[in-house]
Amino acid sequence: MKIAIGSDHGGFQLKKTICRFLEEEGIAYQDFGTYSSESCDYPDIAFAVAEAVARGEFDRGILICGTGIGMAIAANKVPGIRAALCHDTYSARMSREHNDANVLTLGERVVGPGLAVEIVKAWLSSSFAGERHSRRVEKIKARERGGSK
Ligand SMILES: O=C(CO)[C@H](O)[C@H](O)[C@H](O)COP(=O)(O)O
Repeated sequence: MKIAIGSDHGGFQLKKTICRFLEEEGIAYQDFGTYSSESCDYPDIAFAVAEAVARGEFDRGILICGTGIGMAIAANKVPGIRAALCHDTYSARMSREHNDANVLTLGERVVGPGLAVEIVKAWLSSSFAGERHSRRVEKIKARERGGSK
C-alpha cells in the first residue's frame, strides 16, 4: 500500500507522528507538505494529495489540519475522492467498510497523537464491504459524472 500524506501548519506535528507510525509499519508514503509550522493554506495541500490519489498514483491519502474539516471539504471537491473526517476508530472503520473512503482527514487540535494513530491503524486495516454499500457508493460516483440524482 502507498499513502499520500499532507497537512497544513495546524496539522504539521500530528503529520510527523503519523509518518513515524507509517515508517515503523513499513508502509510506503509520500509527504506532500507542508514542511514547517509556518502558516499556509490547507486547500493547496488537500488538492495536491487528493489529485494524486484520484490519478491512481497512491492507494489512499491522509490529510491533517487543525480540525480536519477544511481538508475534508477541499479533498471532496476532487472527482473520485471520498474523504472522511474521523475522530474515533469506529467511524474510521465504517468509512472504509461502508463508504470506501480513500482519504482520511484528522484534526490535530481535536485528537491526541495516541488516538490519531489508532484511528489511522483502524482505517488502514479495514476494507470496503461491498454488497449494498456498492450500490450506494455507485450513486455518488454517478452523481459525480453528472448522471442521475
Ligand atoms: O481548515 C481548517 C479548519 O477547517 C484547519 O483547521 C486549519 O488548520 C485552520 O483553519 C488554520 O487556522 P489558523 O488560525 O490559520 O492556524
